[in-house]
Amino acid sequence: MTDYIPGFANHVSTEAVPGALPVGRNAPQRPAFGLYTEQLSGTAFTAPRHENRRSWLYRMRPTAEHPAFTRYDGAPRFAPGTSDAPLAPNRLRWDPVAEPAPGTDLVDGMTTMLANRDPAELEGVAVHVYAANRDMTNRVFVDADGELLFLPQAGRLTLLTEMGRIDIAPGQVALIPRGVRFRALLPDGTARGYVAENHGALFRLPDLGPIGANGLANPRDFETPVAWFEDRDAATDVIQKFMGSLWTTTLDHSPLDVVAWHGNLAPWRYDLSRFNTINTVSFDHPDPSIFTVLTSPSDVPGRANADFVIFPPRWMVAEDTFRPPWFHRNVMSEAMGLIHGAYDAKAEGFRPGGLSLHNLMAGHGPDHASWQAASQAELKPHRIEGTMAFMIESCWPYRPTSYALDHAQLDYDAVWSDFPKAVLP
Ligand SMILES: O=C(O)Cc1cc(O)ccc1O
Ligand SMILES: [Fe+2]
Repeated sequence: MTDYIPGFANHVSTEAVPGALPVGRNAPQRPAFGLYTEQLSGTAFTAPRHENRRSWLYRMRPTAEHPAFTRYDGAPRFAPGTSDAPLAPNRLRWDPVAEPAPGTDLVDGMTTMLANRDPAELEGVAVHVYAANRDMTNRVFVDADGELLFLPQAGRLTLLTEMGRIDIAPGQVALIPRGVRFRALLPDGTARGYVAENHGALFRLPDLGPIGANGLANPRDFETPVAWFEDRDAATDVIQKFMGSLWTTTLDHSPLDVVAWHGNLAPWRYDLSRFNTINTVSFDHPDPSIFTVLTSPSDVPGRANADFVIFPPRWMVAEDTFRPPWFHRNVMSEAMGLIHGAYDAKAEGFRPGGLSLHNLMAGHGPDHASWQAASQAELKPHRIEGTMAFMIESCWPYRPTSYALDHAQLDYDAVWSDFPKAVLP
Protein backbone atom coordinates (compact mmCIF):
# COMPACT_ATOMS: atom_id res chain seq x y z
CA MET A 1 0.00 0.00 0.00
CA THR A 2 1.33 3.36 -1.00
CA ASP A 3 0.57 6.53 0.84
CA TYR A 4 -0.55 9.45 -1.25
CA ILE A 5 -0.61 13.17 -0.59
CA PRO A 6 -3.77 14.93 -1.80
CA GLY A 7 -3.71 18.06 -3.98
CA PHE A 8 -2.77 19.24 -7.46
CA ALA A 9 0.76 20.68 -7.97
CA ASN A 10 1.17 21.36 -4.29
CA HIS A 11 4.56 21.97 -2.71
CA VAL A 12 5.23 18.58 -1.16
CA SER A 13 8.02 17.39 1.16
CA THR A 14 8.50 13.64 1.54
CA GLU A 15 11.27 11.30 2.69
CA ALA A 16 11.42 7.50 2.69
CA VAL A 17 14.27 7.50 5.23
CA PRO A 18 14.00 9.86 8.21
CA GLY A 19 16.56 12.63 7.98
CA ALA A 20 17.14 12.32 4.20
CA LEU A 21 15.41 15.59 3.30
CA PRO A 22 17.46 18.71 4.02
CA VAL A 23 15.74 21.26 6.21
CA GLY A 24 15.72 24.93 5.33
CA ARG A 25 17.87 24.74 2.19
CA ASN A 26 17.89 22.83 -1.10
CA ALA A 27 21.57 22.06 -1.56
CA PRO A 28 23.52 21.55 1.66
CA GLN A 29 27.27 21.14 1.31
CA ARG A 30 27.04 17.52 2.43
CA PRO A 31 23.56 16.03 2.07
CA ALA A 32 22.54 13.39 4.63
CA PHE A 33 23.96 9.87 4.15
CA GLY A 34 26.07 10.98 1.15
CA LEU A 35 22.96 11.47 -1.01
CA TYR A 36 23.24 13.53 -4.23
CA THR A 37 21.14 16.64 -4.75
CA GLU A 38 19.43 17.15 -8.12
CA GLN A 39 16.94 19.73 -9.34
CA LEU A 40 14.36 18.50 -11.87
CA SER A 41 12.81 21.43 -13.76
CA GLY A 42 9.46 21.15 -15.48
CA THR A 43 9.35 24.83 -16.46
CA ALA A 44 12.06 27.39 -17.26
CA PHE A 45 13.85 28.75 -14.19
CA THR A 46 12.29 32.11 -14.97
CA ALA A 47 8.69 30.98 -15.49
CA PRO A 48 6.27 33.17 -13.52
CA ARG A 49 5.77 31.88 -9.99
CA HIS A 50 2.23 30.60 -10.63
CA GLU A 51 3.53 28.56 -13.58
CA ASN A 52 6.86 27.51 -12.07
CA ARG A 53 7.21 23.75 -11.48
CA ARG A 54 10.29 22.01 -10.17
CA SER A 55 11.34 19.52 -7.54
CA TRP A 56 14.54 18.77 -5.63
CA LEU A 57 15.57 15.11 -5.53
CA TYR A 58 17.97 13.48 -3.03
CA ARG A 59 19.30 10.29 -4.57
CA MET A 60 21.86 7.54 -4.05
CA ARG A 61 23.75 8.30 -7.28
CA PRO A 62 23.63 11.32 -9.57
CA THR A 63 21.63 10.91 -12.79
CA ALA A 64 24.61 12.47 -14.57
CA GLU A 65 26.62 9.27 -14.11
CA HIS A 66 25.65 7.27 -17.19
CA PRO A 67 27.30 5.91 -20.35
CA ALA A 68 26.39 7.34 -23.77
CA PHE A 69 22.98 6.52 -25.23
CA THR A 70 22.70 4.53 -28.46
CA ARG A 71 19.62 3.90 -30.61
CA TYR A 72 17.11 1.46 -29.11
CA ASP A 73 15.94 -1.08 -31.66
CA GLY A 74 13.01 -2.62 -29.74
CA ALA A 75 9.49 -1.19 -29.54
CA PRO A 76 8.97 -1.28 -33.32
CA ARG A 77 5.69 0.69 -33.23
CA PHE A 78 6.67 3.26 -30.62
CA ALA A 79 7.76 6.73 -31.75
CA PRO A 80 8.30 5.95 -35.42
CA GLY A 81 7.44 9.47 -36.52
CA THR A 82 4.53 10.32 -38.77
CA SER A 83 4.48 10.47 -42.54
CA ASP A 84 4.97 13.82 -44.28
CA ALA A 85 2.86 12.68 -47.23
CA PRO A 86 -0.28 14.76 -47.83
CA LEU A 87 -2.90 13.61 -45.35
CA ALA A 88 -6.44 13.03 -46.60
CA PRO A 89 -9.08 14.92 -44.59
CA ASN A 90 -10.78 11.63 -43.74
CA ARG A 91 -12.32 10.61 -40.47
CA LEU A 92 -10.53 7.56 -39.14
CA ARG A 93 -11.28 4.93 -36.56
CA TRP A 94 -9.36 1.96 -35.16
CA ASP A 95 -10.18 -1.28 -33.37
CA PRO A 96 -8.02 -2.21 -30.37
CA VAL A 97 -4.50 -3.34 -31.33
CA ALA A 98 -3.88 -7.10 -31.60
CA GLU A 99 -2.58 -9.17 -28.69
CA PRO A 100 1.14 -8.58 -28.20
CA ALA A 101 3.66 -11.43 -28.46
CA PRO A 102 4.47 -13.10 -25.11
CA GLY A 103 7.18 -11.24 -23.19
CA THR A 104 6.11 -7.74 -24.30
CA ASP A 105 6.52 -5.07 -21.64
CA LEU A 106 4.97 -1.62 -21.55
CA VAL A 107 7.71 0.00 -23.65
CA ASP A 108 7.84 -2.66 -26.35
CA GLY A 109 4.04 -2.83 -26.26
CA MET A 110 3.54 0.81 -27.18
CA THR A 111 1.99 1.74 -30.53
CA THR A 112 2.10 5.38 -31.53
CA MET A 113 -1.13 6.21 -33.36
CA LEU A 114 -1.32 9.98 -33.72
CA ALA A 115 1.00 12.92 -33.24
CA ASN A 116 1.19 16.60 -34.03
CA ARG A 117 4.11 19.04 -33.86
CA ASP A 118 7.72 18.07 -33.38
CA PRO A 119 8.65 17.49 -29.72
CA ALA A 120 11.55 19.94 -30.22
CA GLU A 121 8.96 22.72 -30.68
CA LEU A 122 7.69 22.16 -27.11
CA GLU A 123 4.16 22.05 -28.47
CA GLY A 124 1.79 19.31 -29.49
CA VAL A 125 0.62 15.98 -28.28
CA ALA A 126 0.97 12.34 -29.31
CA VAL A 127 -1.54 9.56 -28.67
CA HIS A 128 -0.20 6.06 -28.07
CA VAL A 129 -1.94 2.82 -27.19
CA TYR A 130 -0.26 0.05 -25.22
CA ALA A 131 -0.84 -3.69 -24.90
CA ALA A 132 1.61 -5.54 -22.64
CA ASN A 133 1.96 -8.84 -20.82
CA ARG A 134 5.26 -8.58 -18.98
CA ASP A 135 6.60 -6.55 -16.06
CA MET A 136 9.50 -4.21 -16.62
CA THR A 137 12.12 -5.69 -14.29
CA ASN A 138 15.62 -4.62 -15.22
CA ARG A 139 14.72 -1.59 -17.24
CA VAL A 140 13.15 1.81 -16.87
CA PHE A 141 11.67 4.28 -19.33
CA VAL A 142 12.00 8.04 -19.39
CA ASP A 143 10.40 10.55 -21.74
CA ALA A 144 12.38 13.71 -22.45
CA ASP A 145 9.74 14.72 -25.01
CA GLY A 146 6.84 15.33 -22.66
CA GLU A 147 4.71 14.39 -19.71
CA LEU A 148 2.82 11.10 -19.98
CA LEU A 149 -0.85 10.75 -19.11
CA PHE A 150 -1.68 7.05 -18.65
CA LEU A 151 -5.28 5.93 -19.18
CA PRO A 152 -5.56 2.19 -18.45
CA GLN A 153 -8.36 0.46 -20.36
CA ALA A 154 -7.88 -3.13 -19.12
CA GLY A 155 -5.62 -4.40 -16.35
CA ARG A 156 -4.02 -2.52 -13.49
CA LEU A 157 -0.68 -0.77 -13.69
CA THR A 158 1.88 -0.24 -10.95
CA LEU A 159 4.14 2.60 -11.95
CA LEU A 160 7.36 2.52 -9.93
CA THR A 161 8.70 6.01 -10.46
CA GLU A 162 11.70 7.91 -9.17
CA MET A 163 9.33 9.92 -6.99
CA GLY A 164 7.00 7.21 -5.68
CA ARG A 165 4.79 4.21 -6.47
CA ILE A 166 1.47 4.69 -8.22
CA ASP A 167 -1.22 2.02 -8.49
CA ILE A 168 -3.99 2.58 -11.02
CA ALA A 169 -6.81 0.54 -12.50
CA PRO A 170 -9.09 1.24 -15.49
CA GLY A 171 -11.15 4.31 -14.56
CA GLN A 172 -8.13 5.97 -12.96
CA VAL A 173 -5.42 7.94 -14.74
CA ALA A 174 -1.86 8.84 -13.80
CA LEU A 175 0.61 11.43 -14.96
CA ILE A 176 4.39 11.04 -15.07
CA PRO A 177 6.25 14.31 -15.57
CA ARG A 178 8.75 14.79 -18.37
CA GLY A 179 12.10 13.31 -17.35
CA VAL A 180 10.89 11.12 -14.47
CA ARG A 181 12.13 7.54 -14.87
CA PHE A 182 9.82 4.65 -14.12
CA ARG A 183 9.11 1.00 -14.71
CA ALA A 184 5.67 -0.55 -15.04
CA LEU A 185 4.43 -3.73 -13.39
CA LEU A 186 1.25 -5.48 -14.51
CA PRO A 187 -0.48 -6.89 -11.40
CA ASP A 188 -3.06 -8.65 -13.60
CA GLY A 189 -0.45 -10.12 -15.94
CA THR A 190 -1.70 -8.14 -18.94
CA ALA A 191 -2.62 -4.52 -19.48
CA ARG A 192 -4.00 -2.31 -22.22
CA GLY A 193 -4.64 1.36 -22.40
CA TYR A 194 -3.82 4.74 -23.84
CA VAL A 195 -1.07 7.29 -23.26
CA ALA A 196 -1.34 10.97 -24.12
CA GLU A 197 2.14 12.45 -24.41
CA ASN A 198 2.08 16.20 -23.94
CA HIS A 199 5.03 18.06 -25.46
CA GLY A 200 3.62 21.46 -24.56
CA ALA A 201 2.74 23.48 -21.48
CA LEU A 202 2.12 21.28 -18.46
CA PHE A 203 -1.39 19.98 -17.90
CA ARG A 204 -3.25 21.99 -15.31
CA LEU A 205 -6.81 22.29 -14.02
CA PRO A 206 -8.96 24.49 -16.27
CA ASP A 207 -10.30 27.85 -15.13
CA LEU A 208 -13.88 27.53 -13.93
CA GLY A 209 -15.24 30.96 -14.92
CA PRO A 210 -18.90 31.34 -13.95
CA ILE A 211 -18.99 27.77 -12.58
CA GLY A 212 -17.30 29.23 -9.51
CA ALA A 213 -14.72 27.98 -7.07
CA ASN A 214 -15.70 24.31 -7.16
CA GLY A 215 -16.50 21.67 -9.72
CA LEU A 216 -15.20 19.47 -12.52
CA ALA A 217 -11.95 17.85 -11.27
CA ASN A 218 -11.37 19.08 -7.73
CA PRO A 219 -7.72 19.60 -6.75
CA ARG A 220 -7.79 17.46 -3.63
CA ASP A 221 -8.68 14.34 -5.61
CA PHE A 222 -5.27 14.30 -7.30
CA GLU A 223 -2.90 12.06 -5.34
CA THR A 224 0.88 12.28 -5.33
CA PRO A 225 2.79 9.30 -3.94
CA VAL A 226 5.19 9.67 -1.03
CA ALA A 227 8.91 9.12 -1.63
CA TRP A 228 9.85 5.50 -2.37
CA PHE A 229 13.08 4.02 -3.69
CA GLU A 230 14.75 0.75 -4.57
CA ASP A 231 18.38 0.01 -3.64
CA ARG A 232 19.27 -2.39 -6.45
CA ASP A 233 22.81 -2.89 -7.72
CA ALA A 234 21.83 -4.79 -10.86
CA ALA A 235 22.28 -3.91 -14.52
CA THR A 236 19.37 -1.68 -15.52
CA ASP A 237 18.61 -0.47 -19.03
CA VAL A 238 17.31 3.05 -19.40
CA ILE A 239 15.18 3.59 -22.49
CA GLN A 240 14.70 7.22 -23.29
CA LYS A 241 12.42 8.92 -25.78
CA PHE A 242 14.22 12.01 -27.00
CA MET A 243 13.29 14.19 -29.99
CA GLY A 244 10.86 11.57 -31.22
CA SER A 245 13.29 8.60 -31.21
CA LEU A 246 14.14 5.90 -28.69
CA TRP A 247 17.60 5.59 -27.14
CA THR A 248 19.15 3.28 -24.56
CA THR A 249 22.00 3.04 -22.11
CA THR A 250 22.77 0.63 -19.25
CA LEU A 251 23.44 1.52 -15.63
CA ASP A 252 24.87 -0.81 -12.99
CA HIS A 253 22.06 0.11 -10.60
CA SER A 254 18.41 1.05 -10.55
CA PRO A 255 17.96 4.80 -11.00
CA LEU A 256 14.77 4.59 -8.93
CA ASP A 257 16.96 5.58 -5.99
CA VAL A 258 15.44 8.89 -4.86
CA VAL A 259 15.23 8.64 -1.08
CA ALA A 260 13.58 12.01 -0.49
CA TRP A 261 12.23 14.90 -2.53
CA HIS A 262 10.39 18.15 -2.22
CA GLY A 263 8.74 20.44 -4.75
CA ASN A 264 5.69 20.88 -6.95
CA LEU A 265 6.65 18.76 -9.98
CA ALA A 266 5.61 15.19 -9.28
CA PRO A 267 3.64 12.24 -10.58
CA TRP A 268 0.03 11.85 -9.53
CA ARG A 269 -3.04 9.70 -10.02
CA TYR A 270 -6.72 10.67 -10.31
CA ASP A 271 -9.90 8.61 -10.16
CA LEU A 272 -12.21 9.72 -12.98
CA SER A 273 -15.26 8.78 -10.88
CA ARG A 274 -14.41 11.77 -8.67
CA PHE A 275 -15.11 14.14 -11.59
CA ASN A 276 -17.94 16.50 -10.73
CA THR A 277 -19.87 16.34 -14.00
CA ILE A 278 -21.93 19.37 -14.93
CA ASN A 279 -24.58 19.37 -17.65
CA THR A 280 -27.62 21.33 -18.80
CA VAL A 281 -30.81 21.30 -16.74
CA SER A 282 -32.74 23.20 -19.40
CA PHE A 283 -32.12 22.61 -23.10
CA ASP A 284 -29.40 22.08 -25.72
CA HIS A 285 -26.25 20.01 -25.57
CA PRO A 286 -23.43 22.12 -24.10
CA ASP A 287 -19.98 22.25 -25.65
CA PRO A 288 -17.83 19.37 -24.34
CA SER A 289 -15.47 21.86 -22.69
CA ILE A 290 -17.68 21.41 -19.60
CA PHE A 291 -16.07 17.96 -19.33
CA THR A 292 -12.45 19.19 -19.29
CA VAL A 293 -10.36 17.44 -16.66
CA LEU A 294 -7.04 19.07 -17.56
CA THR A 295 -5.79 21.55 -20.09
CA SER A 296 -2.42 22.33 -21.63
CA PRO A 297 -2.72 25.87 -22.97
CA SER A 298 -1.08 27.12 -26.18
CA ASP A 299 0.12 30.70 -26.60
CA VAL A 300 -3.33 31.69 -27.92
CA PRO A 301 -5.77 32.34 -25.05
CA GLY A 302 -8.57 29.76 -24.93
CA ARG A 303 -7.06 27.56 -27.66
CA ALA A 304 -5.58 24.50 -26.03
CA ASN A 305 -2.44 22.70 -27.08
CA ALA A 306 -4.27 19.74 -25.53
CA ASP A 307 -7.45 19.33 -23.53
CA PHE A 308 -8.12 16.08 -21.68
CA VAL A 309 -11.90 15.69 -21.69
CA ILE A 310 -14.04 12.82 -20.37
CA PHE A 311 -17.61 11.63 -21.04
CA PRO A 312 -18.56 10.03 -17.72
CA PRO A 313 -21.84 8.54 -16.48
CA ARG A 314 -24.35 11.41 -16.15
CA TRP A 315 -27.99 12.38 -16.25
CA MET A 316 -29.46 13.65 -19.51
CA VAL A 317 -32.51 15.80 -18.84
CA ALA A 318 -32.50 18.42 -21.62
CA GLU A 319 -35.98 19.27 -22.88
CA ASP A 320 -36.84 19.54 -26.58
CA THR A 321 -33.24 18.77 -27.41
CA PHE A 322 -31.31 16.38 -29.58
CA ARG A 323 -29.35 15.04 -26.63
CA PRO A 324 -26.23 13.31 -28.06
CA PRO A 325 -23.35 15.31 -29.55
CA TRP A 326 -24.58 17.36 -32.49
CA PHE A 327 -23.26 17.28 -36.02
CA HIS A 328 -20.33 19.63 -36.07
CA ARG A 329 -17.12 20.79 -37.70
CA ASN A 330 -14.43 21.92 -35.31
CA VAL A 331 -11.30 24.02 -35.79
CA MET A 332 -9.80 21.87 -33.04
CA SER A 333 -8.79 18.27 -33.77
CA GLU A 334 -10.36 15.46 -31.81
CA ALA A 335 -8.77 12.13 -30.85
CA MET A 336 -11.14 9.91 -28.86
CA GLY A 337 -10.77 6.68 -26.93
CA LEU A 338 -13.15 4.50 -24.94
CA ILE A 339 -12.30 2.94 -21.59
CA HIS A 340 -15.53 1.03 -21.15
CA GLY A 341 -19.17 0.95 -22.15
CA ALA A 342 -20.62 2.66 -25.20
CA TYR A 343 -20.38 6.27 -26.41
CA ASP A 344 -23.65 8.11 -26.94
CA ALA A 345 -22.78 9.34 -30.44
CA LYS A 346 -21.69 5.96 -31.79
CA ALA A 347 -24.10 3.03 -31.69
CA GLU A 348 -21.45 0.55 -32.81
CA GLY A 349 -17.92 0.20 -34.10
CA PHE A 350 -16.28 2.36 -31.43
CA ARG A 351 -14.98 -0.33 -29.10
CA PRO A 352 -13.32 -0.06 -25.70
CA GLY A 353 -9.61 0.14 -26.48
CA GLY A 354 -10.36 1.58 -29.95
CA LEU A 355 -9.58 5.07 -31.13
CA SER A 356 -11.05 7.65 -33.49
CA LEU A 357 -9.76 10.77 -35.19
CA HIS A 358 -11.82 13.71 -36.38
CA ASN A 359 -9.29 16.24 -37.58
CA LEU A 360 -10.03 19.92 -37.99
CA MET A 361 -13.12 20.70 -40.09
CA ALA A 362 -14.04 17.01 -40.51
CA GLY A 363 -17.82 16.78 -40.51
CA HIS A 364 -18.81 14.36 -37.76
CA GLY A 365 -21.28 13.72 -34.98
CA PRO A 366 -23.87 11.05 -34.24
CA ASP A 367 -23.77 8.02 -36.48
CA HIS A 368 -26.94 7.17 -38.37
CA ALA A 369 -28.25 4.75 -35.74
CA SER A 370 -27.58 7.14 -32.84
CA TRP A 371 -29.18 10.02 -34.74
CA GLN A 372 -32.28 7.98 -35.47
CA ALA A 373 -32.66 6.72 -31.91
CA ALA A 374 -32.09 10.12 -30.29
CA SER A 375 -34.39 11.94 -32.72
CA GLN A 376 -37.24 9.67 -31.70
CA ALA A 377 -36.45 9.05 -28.02
CA GLU A 378 -38.95 10.01 -25.39
CA LEU A 379 -37.27 12.81 -23.46
CA LYS A 380 -37.61 11.58 -19.91
CA PRO A 381 -34.68 12.00 -17.54
CA HIS A 382 -32.21 9.35 -18.65
CA ARG A 383 -29.01 8.26 -16.98
CA ILE A 384 -26.09 7.35 -19.20
CA GLU A 385 -24.47 4.54 -17.20
CA GLY A 386 -21.40 2.36 -17.31
CA THR A 387 -19.37 4.34 -19.81
CA MET A 388 -16.18 6.34 -19.93
CA ALA A 389 -15.05 7.84 -23.22
CA PHE A 390 -12.35 10.48 -23.41
CA MET A 391 -10.98 12.99 -25.87
CA ILE A 392 -7.55 14.51 -26.36
CA GLU A 393 -8.51 17.66 -28.24
CA SER A 394 -5.71 19.71 -29.77
CA CYS A 395 -5.43 22.91 -31.76
CA TRP A 396 -2.78 21.19 -33.92
CA PRO A 397 -4.15 18.74 -36.52
CA TYR A 398 -3.05 15.16 -35.88
CA ARG A 399 -1.05 13.04 -38.27
CA PRO A 400 -1.55 9.28 -37.95
CA THR A 401 1.56 7.10 -38.04
CA SER A 402 2.02 4.74 -40.98
CA TYR A 403 0.93 1.89 -38.72
CA ALA A 404 -2.27 3.78 -37.89
CA LEU A 405 -2.98 4.59 -41.53
CA ASP A 406 -2.46 0.94 -42.49
CA HIS A 407 -4.75 -0.36 -39.71
CA ALA A 408 -7.72 2.02 -39.78
CA GLN A 409 -11.24 0.61 -40.15
CA LEU A 410 -12.08 0.49 -43.86
CA ASP A 411 -15.71 1.57 -43.67
CA TYR A 412 -15.86 4.35 -41.08
CA ASP A 413 -17.46 6.88 -43.46
CA ALA A 414 -20.41 4.52 -43.84
CA VAL A 415 -21.67 5.29 -40.32
CA TRP A 416 -22.81 8.63 -41.70
CA SER A 417 -24.56 7.35 -44.83
CA ASP A 418 -28.20 7.26 -45.90
CA PHE A 419 -29.48 10.22 -43.91
CA PRO A 420 -32.90 11.14 -45.31
CA LYS A 421 -33.04 14.45 -47.13
CA ALA A 422 -35.00 17.21 -45.42
CA VAL A 423 -38.44 17.74 -46.98
CA LEU A 424 -39.20 21.41 -47.56
CA PRO A 425 -42.78 22.72 -47.56
O1 LIG B 1 -17.20 14.46 -31.53
C1 LIG B 1 -17.37 13.98 -30.42
O2 LIG B 1 -18.02 12.94 -30.23
C2 LIG B 1 -16.86 14.73 -29.20
C3 LIG B 1 -17.83 15.76 -28.82
C4 LIG B 1 -18.75 15.54 -27.85
C5 LIG B 1 -19.71 16.48 -27.54
O3 LIG B 1 -20.58 16.24 -26.55
C6 LIG B 1 -19.75 17.67 -28.24
C7 LIG B 1 -18.80 17.92 -29.22
C8 LIG B 1 -17.84 16.98 -29.50
O4 LIG B 1 -16.88 17.20 -30.41
FE1 LIG C 1 -16.46 16.19 -32.10
